[in-house]
Amino acid sequence: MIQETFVFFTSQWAYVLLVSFTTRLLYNYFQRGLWRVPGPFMRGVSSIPRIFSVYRGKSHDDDISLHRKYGKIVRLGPNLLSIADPAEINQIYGIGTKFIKSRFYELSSAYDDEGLVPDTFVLTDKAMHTRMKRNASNAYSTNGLIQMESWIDPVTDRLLLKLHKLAGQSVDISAVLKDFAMDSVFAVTFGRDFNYVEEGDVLKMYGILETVSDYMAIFGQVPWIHKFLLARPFVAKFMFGEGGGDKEMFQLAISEIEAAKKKQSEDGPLTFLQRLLLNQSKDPASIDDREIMTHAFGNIAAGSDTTAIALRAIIFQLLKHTDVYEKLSEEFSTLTRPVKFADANKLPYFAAVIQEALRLHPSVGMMLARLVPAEGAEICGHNLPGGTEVGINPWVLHRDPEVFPDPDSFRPERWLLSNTDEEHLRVMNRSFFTFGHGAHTCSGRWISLMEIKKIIPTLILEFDMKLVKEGEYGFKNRWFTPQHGLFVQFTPKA
Ligand code: HEM
Repeated sequence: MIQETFVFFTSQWAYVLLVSFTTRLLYNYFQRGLWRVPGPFMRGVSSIPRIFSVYRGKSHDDDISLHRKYGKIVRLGPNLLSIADPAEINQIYGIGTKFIKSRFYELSSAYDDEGLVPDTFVLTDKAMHTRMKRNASNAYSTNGLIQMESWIDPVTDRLLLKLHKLAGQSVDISAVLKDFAMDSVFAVTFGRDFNYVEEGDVLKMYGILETVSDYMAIFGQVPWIHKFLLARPFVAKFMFGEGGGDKEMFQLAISEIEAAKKKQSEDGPLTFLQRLLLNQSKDPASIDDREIMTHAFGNIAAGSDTTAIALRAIIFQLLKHTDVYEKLSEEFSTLTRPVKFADANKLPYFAAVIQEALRLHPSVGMMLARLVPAEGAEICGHNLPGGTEVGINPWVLHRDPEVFPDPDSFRPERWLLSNTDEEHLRVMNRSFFTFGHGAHTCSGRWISLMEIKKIIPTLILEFDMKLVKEGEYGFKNRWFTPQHGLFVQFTPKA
């Protein structure tokens, strides 16, 4: 009997394969009742259409179109649902939520000699995440910012010098801004930078960060595959060389920690690292060197590209909308050089311009994915079982016409109380997802905003800027959304 069955299956292998394959696809589609969630049929059947959409670098456009067609909840993959409803923000991301980060984030995990490095960006252990975030919170606080501000000024001076040398030419400032953001985040974190502004990518980090971002975006759609790829040390070694990508950066952070320990003092201006070392010396059990290294490394990995994208988005919109540029220049006339964050932070129109540019072009272009807790949850009227991957993509939520009427237009005024009533402004602010939401909200948001609020007025006070070759501006979405082709002509002011 067994032999007959074996002979039958081996002689009919093509049919067996077809039946198994079809059964698997049907299982994907109908699994755990998710077939009830609206979306294109093929998205429910297989992850391939989603992978293809991400690979093309236009998944945000596809997601926006799908939401316009299917509504506030859309099935993007067999177990992947995109949500675009401000009413669901609290349930998924709010403080105290039971939703945890999905396996998508595991693909950005880093490893050192002790194994997996505990990174707040990836952690699903809520108690550990809270503890790690609390122990670094004063370094990211307003008080910490005031201490760190002066570290950015020499970087700014070098940037200005460079732009003066390029005056009159048509310059693609995409790379220049990335170098500025890299030097700035190094400077506030370690109290020294590597002169990216003049020398370029001397530490050879751009390639690694870009590969990790591509890898996370594409393979994160099928995260089980990670354990066969970069999670294997020999694959990481093959891709990034002996150190596997992370090791050089960790080594750098460790040697900076050692150096900072030797000249520890409470006198300012304190760098991010010095602040954490002070925390450690006051309460040694609260934070160890490995965690300090992780925070420092996280700043460099999470804070350079993101800030550069934000700067490009703001400059592009300003140069495209000359009326806004002029209005903002007028507001800046109260500022003096070197521009102080505290002064720039008081300007309401500037805040509105930044918010509107970052609404239209968030630095993260894919959903901030979470897992529905074991007991399940009701989202947008659907009962979803535990383990379903759900998330809100800032690009999608920011294009919701109910929250942001005429969503594709750049209208900074919409963020001002003189134009929008208080209740609606509250909904808009809650739906502003560029920096995420809840416990995992961006730790470095204010570091980034400090850089932005210092450099944009500085450039406008120093130069007349003109957008050239507008058609060259574009970007590819691979988790981050880095633009290219931002050509600007700088003319020094008399
Ligand atoms: C415009 C600039 C920036 C943008 C748009 C941005 C965006 C984000 C977003 C959306 C998240 C949340 C991810 C999620 O929930 O899945 C995040 C997390 C994070 N960001 Fe940023 N970021 C920026 C700058 C920075 C800077 C300058 C730093 C550090 C100096 C930084 C450090 C972090 C860290 C450590 C996390 C993880 C927080 C956690 O999970 O608890 N970011 N960022």
